[in-house]
Amino acid sequence: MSGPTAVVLGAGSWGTAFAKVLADAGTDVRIWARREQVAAAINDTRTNPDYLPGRRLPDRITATSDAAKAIDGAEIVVLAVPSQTLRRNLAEWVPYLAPDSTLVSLMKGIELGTLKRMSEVIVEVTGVATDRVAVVSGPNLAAEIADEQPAATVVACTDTDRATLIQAAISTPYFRPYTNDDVIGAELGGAVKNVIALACGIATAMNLGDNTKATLITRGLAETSRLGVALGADPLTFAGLAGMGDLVATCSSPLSRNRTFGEHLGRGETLEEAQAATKQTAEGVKSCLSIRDLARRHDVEMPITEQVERVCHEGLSPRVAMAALMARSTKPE
Ligand SMILES: NC(=O)C1=CN([C@@H]2O[C@H](COP(=O)(O)OP(=O)(O)OC[C@H]3O[C@@H](n4cnc5c(N)ncnc54)[C@H](O)[C@@H]3O)[C@@H](O)[C@H]2O)C=CC1
Ligand SMILES: O=C(CO)COP(=O)(O)O
Repeated sequence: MSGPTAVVLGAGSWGTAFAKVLADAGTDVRIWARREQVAAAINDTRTNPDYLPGRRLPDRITATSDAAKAIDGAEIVVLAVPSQTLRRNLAEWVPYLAPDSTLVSLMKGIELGTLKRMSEVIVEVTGVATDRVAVVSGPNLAAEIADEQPAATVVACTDTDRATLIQAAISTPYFRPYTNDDVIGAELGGAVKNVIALACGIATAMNLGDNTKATLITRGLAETSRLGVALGADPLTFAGLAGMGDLVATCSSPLSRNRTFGEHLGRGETLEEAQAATKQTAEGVKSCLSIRDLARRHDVEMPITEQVERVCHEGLSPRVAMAALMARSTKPE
C-alpha cells in the first residue's frame, strides 16, 4: 500500500533516519541535502556515509540538492535542519509548499533572539495555520532508529486528524508513534533535554556517578516542567516520551551529541575546542541561551540551565558550576 508523498529537508543523521522510517512505513520520500555530494551518495550508494554510515537506505528514498524539486507536490514536509538555520532555509522554501501539506518539525531547539519554538518559527515564516504544523519528538537517537531498534515517539499537533495522518505515515514494526495535542510541551521537552544532557556530559567527564546524573535528570525535568507550564504546556507531557523519555535517553547515551559535547566541556576544554571536536549539531549549546532568556522572561527558575549557559558561554569551571547548584537554598521538592 502506498502512503502520501513526503520530503525530508535536511540530510543529517535524524533527517536521514526519519526518511528511512517513512519509507519503511510505505511512504515515498525525497531527501533534500544541502550538499550535492551527500545527495549523490544517497542515490548512488543507498547510504549516507557522512551522517549515518553503514545503514542501507530503502529504495523508496531518493535525494536531491534542488529544494524546489524535492518539495514539489509533497503532502508531508519534514523539517530537519539545525534550529538556528531554520528561519533562513524555510524562507527560501515557502514558494514550493503544496497548499494543504502538513509541516513536520523534527528540530529540538529554541531560536536565539526571538526565543521562539520551531513550530512558531514555521508559522511565522510560512504563514500557515498553526494546526498544519506537527512536531515529532521522543527518545529517538538516530543511529538506534536506523538500526531498527524498537522505540516510540510523540506526534504532537493541534489538529488530531493531521496527527493521525503523520502517525500512520511513520508507524513501522520498530517505530511506534503516539499522538498528542500538546505542541508546546513536546517542543520544550525536546529543547531543554539537550541542555540537561550537556550537564550530564559534564558530570560524566568529572567522574561523577549515577546519583549525580539521576539528580540532574530529575531536577532537570522539574525545571523543564516549570517553564513548560508557564508557557501553557500540559504538565503530563513531561512525564511522557517527549519529556522524561527523551531526557533519559539523551542524558544516558554516549550516542548523544549534546552529552558528548558536555563531556568535552567537563574535561576542561573551551567552547571553541569542544566545537572543533564535533561535526554535528549539539542544539543545547545555543539553545541554553534562549531557554535561559525565556525562563527569565517568564520569571521561572532554571538553575541547571543557568549553570550550563555559564560553563558554555562564560567560561565558568564545571566544578564551580556544580558547587553553585549544590549551594542553592534548601526547599521542598
Ligand atoms: N540526531 C538525532 O539523533 C536526533 C536529532 N534531532 C534533531 O533534529 C535536528 C536535525 O538534527 P540532525 O539531523 O541530527 O543534524 P546533523 O547534525 O546530523 O545534520 C544537520 C543537517 O543540517 C545541515 N545543515 C547544517 N547547516 C545548515 C544550514 N545552514 N542550512 C541548511 N542545512 C544545514 C547539514 O548539512 C546536515 O545535513 C536537530 O534539531 C536535532 O536536535 C531530533 C531527534 C534525534
Ligand atoms: O534528540 C535526540 C534523541 O532523542 C538526539 O540527541 P543529540 O542531539 O544529543 O544527539
